[in-house]
Amino acid sequence: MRYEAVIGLEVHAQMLTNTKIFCGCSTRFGSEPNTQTCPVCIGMPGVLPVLNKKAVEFAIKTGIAMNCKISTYSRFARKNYFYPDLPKGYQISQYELPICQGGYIQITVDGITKKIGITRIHMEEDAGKNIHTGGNFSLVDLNRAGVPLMEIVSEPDIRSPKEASEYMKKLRTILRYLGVCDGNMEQGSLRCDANVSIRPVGQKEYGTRTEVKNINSFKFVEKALEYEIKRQIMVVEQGGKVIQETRLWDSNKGITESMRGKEEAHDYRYFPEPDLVPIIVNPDWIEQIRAEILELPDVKRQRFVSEYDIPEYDADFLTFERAIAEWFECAVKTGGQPKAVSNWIMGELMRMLNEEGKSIEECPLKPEQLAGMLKLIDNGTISGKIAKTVFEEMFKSGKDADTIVKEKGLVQISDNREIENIIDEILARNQKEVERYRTGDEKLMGFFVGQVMKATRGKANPQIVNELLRKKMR
Ligand SMILES: Nc1ncnc2c1ncn2[C@@H]1O[C@H](COP(=O)(O)OP(=O)(O)OP(=O)(O)O)[C@@H](O)[C@H]1O
Ligand SMILES: [Mg+2]
Ligand SMILES: [Mg+2]
Repeated sequence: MRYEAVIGLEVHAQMLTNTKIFCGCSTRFGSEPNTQTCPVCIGMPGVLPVLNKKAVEFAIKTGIAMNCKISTYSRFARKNYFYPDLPKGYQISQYELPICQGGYIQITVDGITKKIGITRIHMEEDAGKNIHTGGNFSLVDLNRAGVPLMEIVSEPDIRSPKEASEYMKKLRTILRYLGVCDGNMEQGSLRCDANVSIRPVGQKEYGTRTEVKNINSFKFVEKALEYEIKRQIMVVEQGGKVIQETRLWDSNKGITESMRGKEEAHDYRYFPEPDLVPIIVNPDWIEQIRAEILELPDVKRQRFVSEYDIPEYDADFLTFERAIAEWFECAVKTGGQPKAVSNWIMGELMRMLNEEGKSIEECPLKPEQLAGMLKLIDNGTISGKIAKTVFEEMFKSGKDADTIVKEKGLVQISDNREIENIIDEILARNQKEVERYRTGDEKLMGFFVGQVMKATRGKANPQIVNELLRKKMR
């Protein structure tokens, strides 16, 4: 029997507001435990929540970018459960009336583009964080309690682990373009619960789903789902039934383990939050937010292909992060040839950034500096090979290509006489190799070119070297 997987993701995204969703405490990450708390977010009795308008704006912005219908009337609900990181005993969330509904985002896998439906986007408050000491007690840090979250719930439209990770990547890219979430999965500002079931190929009805929690990287989205799909198939093939349960992904063991079954599932007893009035959104405000949204990745990608005539692959890479796309466009606007700029970004720039552990935002090299260096290649001042040295030096010193080329004497040797002299010397020293070349061992051309380059410390114009060598060894 052949099976197919059915997958739906619930993604929690921490919003990049300065303050929490229902109080004025800071949302900054990494502070001393419990220093960013107040009676509201630690759930003292009698306190009242006040909604952060910025959080609503961010949720609406996200909804628009993901093609959702924005509710002009929505409301908060209480989701009741007990856990030490939730001092109130309930989480303020949205339930039957979320702020956004019915959207989609596009993903491309193996050249095929498809839409993944977004069921809903709702706002809620984050819980605190339990820190397990390994001893016989645990600690609770409530700095995170009350940080605004969006929960973005997808339709069960995803059909493979690869599609799931592409969906996550696209979602993160959009959130980062909008500036509503930093998308840092390691620090937990973007988290994913993966729901998955299997069914025989051709069957319409969905199978029973399990929900896998504790997934904190794109790689683990794929790994956890691959494991879980295999496990479910095995259960069914052995005559068993998949049971609805929550499972935990253990990245060390590479497996999922049962956390709680349906019987232990929470009954949240949702009811409308009595301490907050319904959220009534003025349609003018929605339009104002829509107008503020800058070009989104899909549109940018298409424009890069048509406007700059670069391959889809390049456009994909360049638009994955808005800051990279902007860096690219700036280098092109200051004179760089688009495909050349793209090659240098995807190659040397990424290599240097990785090496120094820097993000594009921290890149010491300015786009116009790359454009300046490309001019020197185009007008023959430096060779493409020397350019790599110049690039590295620009990156490290912050100096312009012109200056580096002058200071280090890296100007390309394009003078025929000078190169000829060097070639003559090399040919005289390697008589045997010259003979072998003349009797048909053409591979030796590379050896001679290498010798000339070595003698000129890479500065000889490779085209002229090739021409002259061929002429002299005929
Ligand atoms: N049979 C199925 N197989 C795979 N995924 C499914 C199936 N049925 C539903 N899903 C997906 O499961 C997810 C359900 O998320 P939702 O937030 O609606 O409910 P929940 O998990 O019950 O609630 P909670 O937010 O408390 O975890 C959705 O992404 C949906 O697409
Ligand atoms: Mg959910
Ligand atoms: Mg769930």
